[in-house]
Amino acid sequence: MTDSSAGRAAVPGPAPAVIRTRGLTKRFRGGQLAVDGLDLTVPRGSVFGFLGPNGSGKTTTIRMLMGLIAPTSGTATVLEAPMPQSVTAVLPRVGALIEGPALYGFLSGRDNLVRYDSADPTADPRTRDRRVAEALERVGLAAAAGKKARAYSLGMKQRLGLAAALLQPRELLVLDEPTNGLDPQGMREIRALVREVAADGTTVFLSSHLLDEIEQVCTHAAVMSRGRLVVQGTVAELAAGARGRLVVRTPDTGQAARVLADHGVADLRTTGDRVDGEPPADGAGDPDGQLPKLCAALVEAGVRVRFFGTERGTLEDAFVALTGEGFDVAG
Ligand SMILES: Nc1ncnc2c1ncn2[C@@H]1O[C@H](COP(=O)(O)OP(=O)(O)OP(=O)(O)O)[C@@H](O)[C@H]1O
Repeated sequence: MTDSSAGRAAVPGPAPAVIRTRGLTKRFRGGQLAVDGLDLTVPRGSVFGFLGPNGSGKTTTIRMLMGLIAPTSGTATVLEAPMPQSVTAVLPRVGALIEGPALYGFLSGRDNLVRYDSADPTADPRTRDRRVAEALERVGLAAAAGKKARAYSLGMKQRLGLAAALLQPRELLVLDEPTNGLDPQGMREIRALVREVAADGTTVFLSSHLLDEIEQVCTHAAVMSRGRLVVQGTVAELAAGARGRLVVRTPDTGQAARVLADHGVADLRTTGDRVDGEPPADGAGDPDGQLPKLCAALVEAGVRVRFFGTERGTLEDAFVALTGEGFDVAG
């Protein structure tokens, strides 16, 4: 038998980062420290959620990444080129939708895209009509292309903005709060589009203050709080970091809570026939390790156990645990 791996690199290198910042900091005149020492790494091919409450520094970071404002200190590279120094080389490779699209209400959706395309010196005018038609098709606006943009709903305007960002094939798409202000249907449409764009191989970096949005569309996320990065990683890792809670359903809630407290369960809460709390980790640090013992202790004490189990932590639990802040989940 021959070794089929002979001659190949044994260890693949890490996937190159599409966005990387080191110590990125922005202090506005007047003293406001909007972004404070940010170290962000966005892997190629990810759908990266940039999450944080209003005012946590997301837009300021995006504006620095796109070369719209200069950092006070620290560095940012986008597509492996330093920003803002490489802005003219980098921006044609990036589609961006920041703070809502700039549209002319008196022009049709199609003519708005023609204007965007004409403003791009790298776009060949001979193939313009085809590019515009394809972009309209892609965001589901082909049928409404002749309507004036002022007659568009907010969701349609946002989709037109995305069409403008996608006139050219892009390596990176940057979206600042792309579903802000949209109704649930509009939000679903934008999320579906983000998934399609990502499936085509474009890295997507999107900011949001909606946790469920991040859980639904993102592979990776970073959490910001008051200008600082709290945590970053895959969405699965972040959610796993939130410890599951032990849940017991029983008519004997008082007795159950006493037994659980005696066995080290912390933060006990009782609601109706439900008692929940944080189980103690076993000697090996496994939070599930003590569960059989706890269940046995309840039964032994005569508690009528109707349900015993743990609830998986969500990204929201992780966020609250990390920052001590609540979250505007409904938007
Ligand atoms: N041009 C500016 N001059 C002074 N302070 C600013 C400026 N722009 C933003 N800030 C402040 O910097 C902080 C971060 O704002 P930023 O807009 O980056 O947050 P955000 O997370 O994007 O929030 P939002 O979702 O509300 O846009 C806020 O306290 C804001 O008031």
